[in-house]
Amino acid sequence: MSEPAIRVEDLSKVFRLHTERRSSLKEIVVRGRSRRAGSFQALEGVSFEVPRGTTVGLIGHNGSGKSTLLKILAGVYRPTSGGVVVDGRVSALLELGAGFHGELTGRENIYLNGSILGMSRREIESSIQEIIAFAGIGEFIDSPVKVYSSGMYVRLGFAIAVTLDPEILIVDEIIAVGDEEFQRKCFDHLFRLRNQGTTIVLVTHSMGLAAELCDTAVWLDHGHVRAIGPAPEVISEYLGAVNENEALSNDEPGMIRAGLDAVRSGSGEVQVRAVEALDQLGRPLPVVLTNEPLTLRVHFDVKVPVRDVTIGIGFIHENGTGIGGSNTREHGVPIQLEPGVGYIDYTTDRLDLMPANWRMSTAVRSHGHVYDMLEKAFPLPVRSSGGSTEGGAVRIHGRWGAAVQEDSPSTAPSAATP
Ligand SMILES: Nc1ncnc2c1ncn2[C@@H]1O[C@H](COP(=O)(O)OP(=O)(O)OP(=O)(O)O)[C@@H](O)[C@H]1O
Repeated sequence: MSEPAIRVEDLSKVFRLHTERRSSLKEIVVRGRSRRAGSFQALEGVSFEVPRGTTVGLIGHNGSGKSTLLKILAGVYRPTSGGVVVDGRVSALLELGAGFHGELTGRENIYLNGSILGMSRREIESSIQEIIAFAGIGEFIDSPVKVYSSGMYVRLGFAIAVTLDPEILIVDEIIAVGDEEFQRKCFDHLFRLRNQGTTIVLVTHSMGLAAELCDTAVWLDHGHVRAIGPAPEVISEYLGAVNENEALSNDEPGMIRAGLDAVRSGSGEVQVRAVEALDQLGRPLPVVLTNEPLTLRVHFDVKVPVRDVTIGIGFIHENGTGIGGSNTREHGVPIQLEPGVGYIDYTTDRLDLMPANWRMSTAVRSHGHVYDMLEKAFPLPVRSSGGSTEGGAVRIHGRWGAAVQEDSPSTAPSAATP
């Protein structure tokens, strides 16, 4: 078996936090006389290997040490203790603008980066048109990079990092800054490099991307490796812990109240008080999971008797698009209400909303008259228990048949697995 491309052994990183003197009275009042000097352990006892030609995803909560680890792999930071062996030509795309010289033009920065990677001028010249085309920033390529927008920085940085033929590519979440089309181009390129045998280490908060792209995942938790292994398994373990934490931080599990910014309209004889999320046994659901059974219990107050009432719920995706909804009239459920409090359940055996921070609207009406309307008022975070590779806002129902190969010549080489 070949030597691993990267070996990390018992790695630790401690940052020194320096005392900052406050000079103005305002600063002293706001922040205190000085910040205490101290240290912060960003990584502790981290060990793992990256076999050559594999793709590894670093996942974990904000501040868990992912970027610090990447910077150590890229040689930007030195470890406090432990060791890192990176065997191969490394190209890294770290934080915005890292590795660029602000006064130099994009074109000059390509030469600078190439020479840092140990390439000859001729080698760089043979790639430069490809880099410029990939970056797609037009005439800005001859402007100093200090005038670039963040998207332009990322475009040029990614183009340089992937085109200069790295053996090991290190990429921080940063490509998320680019626009949708550029992101797709980046991901396509990452796939191509992966299939060509480039070793890739990437940090991502997108579990879908990690599941799709990575062979293995390393889950960092407060600077320690919490789990390491095949990406789908580590991702679902990580998501399980994230969901559990979210559940624990909810002091009224399952109960969804209208946000403080909610705008209520209607004549008010009936008003929705809250929506409760329940599982199939009627127990409060602290975390709503896609693809799982869900009952939404709409609690309401009734002030006077009302007849022929229609109650409805609408679902709005976090991008603002109203995706769909349901109401009692369409389902032929007659509702007559007397003064007091009550509830009505809306149940689905399998929630088809994909993971996102959804919002719900509720409406209570009768023959066009609005008693109560709360638009986009109720937050409904939908989470996943695994990194799904299916995108979009809702699940589309359908079945796939088995793959059928027609006219396959017997002499054809067998298909390579990606
Ligand atoms: N130069 C530095 N000096 C002091 N502390 C630092 C420095 N760089 C990072 N840290 C701290 O180390 C911890 C890990 O940071 P790091 O950026 O590696 O986390 P991360 O997992 O990449 O987070 P995110 O997902 O938010 O990008 C954080 O608490 C951060 O504040």
